[in-house]
Amino acid sequence: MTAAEILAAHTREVADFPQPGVMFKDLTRLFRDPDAFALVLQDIADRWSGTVDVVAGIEARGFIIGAPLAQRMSLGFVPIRKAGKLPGETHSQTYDLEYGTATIEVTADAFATESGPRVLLVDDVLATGGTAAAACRLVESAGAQVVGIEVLLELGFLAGREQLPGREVRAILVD
Ligand SMILES: O=P(O)(O)OC[C@H]1O[C@H](OP(=O)(O)OP(=O)(O)O)[C@H](O)[C@@H]1O
Ligand SMILES: Nc1ncnc2[nH]cnc12
Repeated sequence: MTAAEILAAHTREVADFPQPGVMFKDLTRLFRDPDAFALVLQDIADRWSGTVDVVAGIEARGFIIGAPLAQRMSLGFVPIRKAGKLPGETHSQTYDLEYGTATIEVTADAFATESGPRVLLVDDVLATGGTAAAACRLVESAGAQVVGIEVLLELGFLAGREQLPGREVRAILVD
């Protein structure tokens, strides 16, 4: 089975969650299947290997994918957190997503160990693209360079890619 087939087989759709009108894509069945999850992580690692210096994941579901991916690629992991969770000096960005508004932050010196490191941004779902676009602005405000955005699932009908012009966006599965 391909990574896309595995992902499709492990996706559960939940209507009207977290609010009426949203068809929520629940990927927890993938995370609880170790062989399926490992195959998907390896697919991502193979795609970006040698082209990035660090993996950044967006709270919360981007952490589930980003941290084990970074380990698999022998790279460091930087958490992009929801507002108020990181101590010390931070950069922040506020944005709209499919079902609300949020602010994300990153530690000001998160990318300070190298000059302009190449960052792979990781999340589970690309919906309207608000989250990913804000994360790109955030990482670049902290002095790093976003070379790619990897998501497991892209909701094509929400046209999130249009918020990411010129960006290398890869989705394992487009719905
Ligand atoms: O493309 P967008 O419309 O911006 O939506 C995508 C974002 O929405 C979800 O996160 P959510 O904010 O629900 O947080 P969670 O990971 O903490 O559940 C998902 O994990 C993405 O980060
Ligand atoms: N429909 C959806 N399913 C899962 N995560 C999402 N994040 C934003 N929209 C989503």
